[in-house]
Amino acid sequence: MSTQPHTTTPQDRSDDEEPLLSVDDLRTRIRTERETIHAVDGVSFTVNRGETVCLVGESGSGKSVTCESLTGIVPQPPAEIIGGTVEFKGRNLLEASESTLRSIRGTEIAHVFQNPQSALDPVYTVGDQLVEAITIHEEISESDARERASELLRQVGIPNAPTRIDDYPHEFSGGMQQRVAIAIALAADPALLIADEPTTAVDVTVQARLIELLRELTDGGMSVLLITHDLRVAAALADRVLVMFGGTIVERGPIEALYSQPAHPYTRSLFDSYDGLSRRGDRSARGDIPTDGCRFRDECPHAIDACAGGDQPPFYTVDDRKTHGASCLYYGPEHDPAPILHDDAAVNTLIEEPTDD
Ligand SMILES: Nc1ncnc2c1ncn2[C@@H]1O[C@H](COP(=O)(O)OP(=O)(O)OP(=O)(O)O)[C@@H](O)[C@H]1O
Ligand code: NI
Repeated sequence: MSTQPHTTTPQDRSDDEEPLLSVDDLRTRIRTERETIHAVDGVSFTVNRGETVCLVGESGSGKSVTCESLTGIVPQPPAEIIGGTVEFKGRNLLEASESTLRSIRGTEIAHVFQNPQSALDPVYTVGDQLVEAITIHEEISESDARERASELLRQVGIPNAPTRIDDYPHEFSGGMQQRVAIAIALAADPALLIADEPTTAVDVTVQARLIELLRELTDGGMSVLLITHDLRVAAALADRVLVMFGGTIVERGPIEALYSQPAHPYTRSLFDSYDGLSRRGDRSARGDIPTDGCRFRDECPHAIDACAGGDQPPFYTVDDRKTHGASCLYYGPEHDPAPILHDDAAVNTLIEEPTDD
């Protein structure tokens, strides 16, 4: 591949590795009585083995619908996946049957949600639920499965795991319920964990512990696709970051590059408005987002006529770093990004000092 400046970067991965997940031009629309929402409008990205990729962006940008489209859990209707490919271990999930998808969801791709209750059945003990999740993919005796269930609970940091295994979900606190939900997700030893705001519904101390847990898990070699509002959570966990706006990815790159030099004007505004809390941007307070060209142009202080119309701008390399790309004409051959980059944004402080490792 060319490493010339100003060339597009059609693939955001190194050339020597086959990605675990490869999403190309994914499009999901949502029909409501009033309108058709272009929730995911041409999204492409990859997740490599052992890698943690974070999807960031304001509320309503399409993060959840993107992730829920991958394994078909997005409710259809009102949603409809109208195009693209989702290649996982060499097969296109968008063409897979519902029963195939169901078995992939139980074993190879696990989901964790903001609200752990959605993953827990109130009428069964957590041990029963873990044993069920374990035996889905493994021929294993009941007693061995219970042994492994207790080991999983210990692994996610539940104290007194061997006794707590017989408790019901409501006997755990919210943070502990999320740990149990993560344990269930891990039970089948999935290749990919998709976690949608897993640390949002809990208080700050619990959040820090869950981040620690997720970090341990990602260090263990599992691939993770993590949705978060919180730029600090992304900084703590991500190898690579995808920034979403208006159903499109507007910038992507390794965490260090993207955080030290956010390139797309939307990314810069996202970082500028970050207030240290995982606050939700209020999209509904603003106008409609365009559905062609650069979706951010109406709010962009640097927008030019060429930003309107057609497909979203191609990904151009930022600073000749092949893996850091911005979908913004200013990074193309005919423009100079200097005015954007000179807009000051206090962003470096978001990278956390490494604590223990
Ligand atoms: N079931 C639904 N019915 C109608 N519109 C929906 C539905 N689900 C999602 N949408 C719309 O699709 C768009 C993308 O939503 P999505 O949930 O993916 O955003 P998000 O980036 O995950 O936001 P948040 O950070 O608030 O979770 C939004 O405009 C949202 O209102
Ligand atoms: Ni969401």
